[in-house]
Amino acid sequence: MQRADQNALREGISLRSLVDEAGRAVAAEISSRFPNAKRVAVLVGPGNNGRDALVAARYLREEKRSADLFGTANRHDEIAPLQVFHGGKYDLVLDGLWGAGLSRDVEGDAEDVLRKAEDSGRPIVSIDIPSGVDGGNGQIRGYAPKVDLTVTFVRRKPGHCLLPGRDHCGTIVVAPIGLSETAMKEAAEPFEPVFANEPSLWLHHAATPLTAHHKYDRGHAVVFSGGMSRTGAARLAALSALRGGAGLVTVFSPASALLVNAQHLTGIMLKRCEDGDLDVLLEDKRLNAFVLGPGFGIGDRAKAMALTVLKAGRRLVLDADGLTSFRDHASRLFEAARQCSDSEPQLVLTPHDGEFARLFPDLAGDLRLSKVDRARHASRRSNAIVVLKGADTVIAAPDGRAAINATGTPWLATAGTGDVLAGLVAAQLAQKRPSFEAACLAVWMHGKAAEHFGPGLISEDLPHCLPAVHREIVSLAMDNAH
Ligand SMILES: NC(=O)C1=CN([C@@H]2O[C@H](COP(=O)(O)OP(=O)(O)OC[C@H]3O[C@@H](n4cnc5c(N)ncnc54)[C@H](OP(=O)(O)O)[C@@H]3O)[C@@H](O)[C@H]2O)[C@@H](O)CC1
Ligand SMILES: Nc1ncnc2c1ncn2[C@@H]1O[C@H](COP(=O)(O)OP(=O)(O)O)[C@@H](O)[C@H]1O
Ligand SMILES: [K+]
Repeated sequence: MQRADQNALREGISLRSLVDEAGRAVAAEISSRFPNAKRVAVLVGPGNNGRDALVAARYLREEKRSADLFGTANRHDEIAPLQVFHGGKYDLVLDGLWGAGLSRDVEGDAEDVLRKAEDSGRPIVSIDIPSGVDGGNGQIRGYAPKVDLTVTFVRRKPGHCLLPGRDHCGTIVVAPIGLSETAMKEAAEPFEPVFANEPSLWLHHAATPLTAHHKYDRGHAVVFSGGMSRTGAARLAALSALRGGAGLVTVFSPASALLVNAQHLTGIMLKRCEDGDLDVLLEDKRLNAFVLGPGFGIGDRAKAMALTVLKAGRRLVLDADGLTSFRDHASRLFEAARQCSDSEPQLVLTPHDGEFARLFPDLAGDLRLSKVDRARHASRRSNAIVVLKGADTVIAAPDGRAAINATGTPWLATAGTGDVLAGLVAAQLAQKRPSFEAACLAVWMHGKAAEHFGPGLISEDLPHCLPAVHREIVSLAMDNAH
């Protein structure tokens, strides 16, 4: 915060005017979203979050609403002690206790008053972030209420995007308040910005096919199939790669599984790939993005094939069994990724927490690290894009960029949806999008596909929802162009 102030001052903006803008923006949101909230209780903290609250109270009063102040510190005669707050008397509670400066657990009178506010059933609006949520990592420090609306400034912080914090914020509104992205970026994360995974991150890399394009312009993705009784996962990934936009998709299958794969594939091609065949198959340079792992089986064969693909300079999504196969040989994988990556990482790892712990046990076990920290450290170490999955999937690049995803529904917690994601990432890599943006786009699309389907989703449904997601992207791109 201090750094934000200094940057703001350097840009010729005073702290006073920032606080004024912040408070005004909060009051404006309350006016437009809660027009009938005539009696407002304002919780005022000891720092700038509390200052924002005092300004908001002033603006609310100008609109003929009452604003009673309750606070932790005696900064103002009019502020009553927190203990006398009674939620039932008010139409709305404005939470301005702590924001970016939260430095220890919320307890005592502050915890009591936040609980009372929540129990009153009245809407709660938080300034910057619900008091008690750590803006840096989304963890709850002691106690934090679940609020209806959070008005934050300039852009979302990690605590708004990561769980459990995200679940406490309600609707999030970002108010500009006249502070530049640069000043804010330097203030919050001086070297390594964290983004919400929103279209502005990748829309300029999400071009749809041009009139003159043929299928090879859209890339040729390959998915490795497992043995005879384990072929479904590869076909899910392959269908998703084709629906995701790759021009061609081929399943590489062991001889024993050719028949079963052939019975289920139509638009997707099939090739035999036994251990000795891969080098020859890789002579076709148009095969440019591979998926290895879904249903593949754990062991030396997975390792050898993954390393061969990387050595041939192809882009590889390593998922599921592919990740687990490197449990005791992670450094070999990371070194291969280093050698084949030039400016762009060629390898994308898509672990869930369990798979992550197999490749990065020290990072998984370090409780001081946020999910963003874990993904970032892992990405640097592995020279790969890391997609650390979950309801708040984090995508990280070796250069320090990180994005937190918010699309999707809990219905994604069903078998096979990770296989679909792996295929979707490969589709974006096959279309030659930059690796970080490709992964961010795929994760966003995956979540959107789930949202389009709604309740009752199983993994097979996801690829069929992708055309609707493509339409959404086309429409976003058109809006952006105007
Ligand atoms: N970024 C920007 O550009 C802009 C930011 N703005 C606003 O500024 C806010 C950040 O302000 P801030 O830095 O003053 O911190 P804030 O959250 O008010 O709290 C610090 C105070 O709380 C205390 N304290 C901490 N934890 C505690 C606990 N658990 N229990 C009890 N006390 C605790 C802490 O005490 P200390 O640790 O120093 O002993 C200190 O006194 C930000 O969220 C946004 O609303 C806008 O105005 C405009 C532009
Ligand atoms: N509760 C949830 N909310 C949103 N997305 C989820 C949730 N649970 C899982 N997902 C997503 O579903 C996918 C599950 O992948 P994974 O665990 O690899 O499953 P599988 O191995 O069965 O394919 C990931 O993309 C993950 O981010
Ligand atoms: K707050």
